[in-house]
Amino acid sequence: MTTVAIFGVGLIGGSIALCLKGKPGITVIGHSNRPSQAEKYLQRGVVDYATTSMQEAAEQADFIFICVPVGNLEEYILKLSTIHLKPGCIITDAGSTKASIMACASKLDFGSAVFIGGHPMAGSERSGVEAASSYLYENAFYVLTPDEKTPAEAVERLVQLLSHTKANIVQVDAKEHDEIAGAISHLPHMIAVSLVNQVRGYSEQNDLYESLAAGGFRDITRIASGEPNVWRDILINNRAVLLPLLQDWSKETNKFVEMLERSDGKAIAEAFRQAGQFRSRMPERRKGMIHSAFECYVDVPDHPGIIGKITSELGNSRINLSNIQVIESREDVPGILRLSFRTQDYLDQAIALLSANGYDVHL
Ligand SMILES: NC(=O)c1ccc[n+]([C@@H]2O[C@H](COP(=O)([O-])OP(=O)(O)OC[C@H]3O[C@@H](n4cnc5c(N)ncnc54)[C@H](O)[C@@H]3O)[C@@H](O)[C@H]2O)c1
Ligand SMILES: O=C(O)C(=O)C[C@]1(C(=O)O)C=C[C@@H](O)C=C1
Repeated sequence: MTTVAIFGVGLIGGSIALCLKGKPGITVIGHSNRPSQAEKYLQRGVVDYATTSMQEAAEQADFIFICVPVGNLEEYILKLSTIHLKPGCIITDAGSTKASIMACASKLDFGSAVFIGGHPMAGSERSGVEAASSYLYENAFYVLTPDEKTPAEAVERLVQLLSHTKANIVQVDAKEHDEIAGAISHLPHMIAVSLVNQVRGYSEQNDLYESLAAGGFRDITRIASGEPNVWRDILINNRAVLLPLLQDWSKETNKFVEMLERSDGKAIAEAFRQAGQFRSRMPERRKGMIHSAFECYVDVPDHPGIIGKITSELGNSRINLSNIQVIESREDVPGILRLSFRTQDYLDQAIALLSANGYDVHL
């Protein structure tokens, strides 16, 4: 029997719990300091057992996942180093930064237990156990940051357990991870928040800003709704990486200032061309990169009941939708539906079915 203890069963910890719970030979214990939270984990069926005692959860565990905000990770591994853990227990975390937790762990003595840093490169702007999903990590990258002292056998055991997430496990140096995550995750979150706050300022004078904001604004700002304390901790922790990145960002936006001052249409078009080319090289439909789900777009004629018709057609063929969104819906203008699915297989089946039924489907 393998016992997995999860500290902090929120979006990330809850999704790990859902990937593991019910798998043969695996028992999942959820821990929260707050009794009401522990009770909620059980009620939602995310864990097999829940406890408010860190010691009780840790002592029985073969694997420990610490999934609390980055600012609390160190206090957790410090406490774990004082608990008598099972021989060979593997401790890992899910924090969005890796260098500081690896440095902290390397100074601690866990007996025969081993710490291996981890970071699933998938998430959402939502938070809490309510947002957890067993599909979150499917096809995403999942970074592990063992160092030269980490036994290969321990890494292998963690990789095996994580195979239940259906993520692609990769090993990356912790410092390199933080530099890359800074550019592809932390900087975009700061940009999204600044942009929303800039427009929020204008909208105080004129309600139309909110009303007219459409797909472009929505697509670039979704992540501005991330959990404030989680993001506070990530940005502060990775500030040494982020400060130079913000300077580079300022240089990038200044290029636009200069191109606009010169009315340099050729340079603007070239900037879009280069960006589009790089972006199209990124693997499509892989979680954690361009698409956050398996999605397609369907042009829908402006007929009453058309959405119900499409969902019924999918339902009748047992193709499960995970989300549906009307992107354009104006009188006399055909609309666009964004359909999301949990797996590539459902997406492929939906495209085949809807195309055969005469709909225009795009990826
Ligand atoms: N949100 C994402 O997209 C994402 C993606 C990958 C990794 N991560 C990392 O995963 C970790 C968890 O993030 P999340 O998105 O699941 O957040 P969340 O808010 O959904 O869950 C956080 C969990 O930690 C607990 N918690 C909150 N504050 C705490 C505190 N002060 N002490 C102890 N427990 C506390 C909460 O009760 C909850 O169970 C963070 O380290 C984050 O950097 C987040
Ligand atoms: O998809 C999202 O909403 C995310 O914010 C996920 C995301 C990111 O891509 O920036 C956020 C934080 C992580 O540590 C890893 C992934």
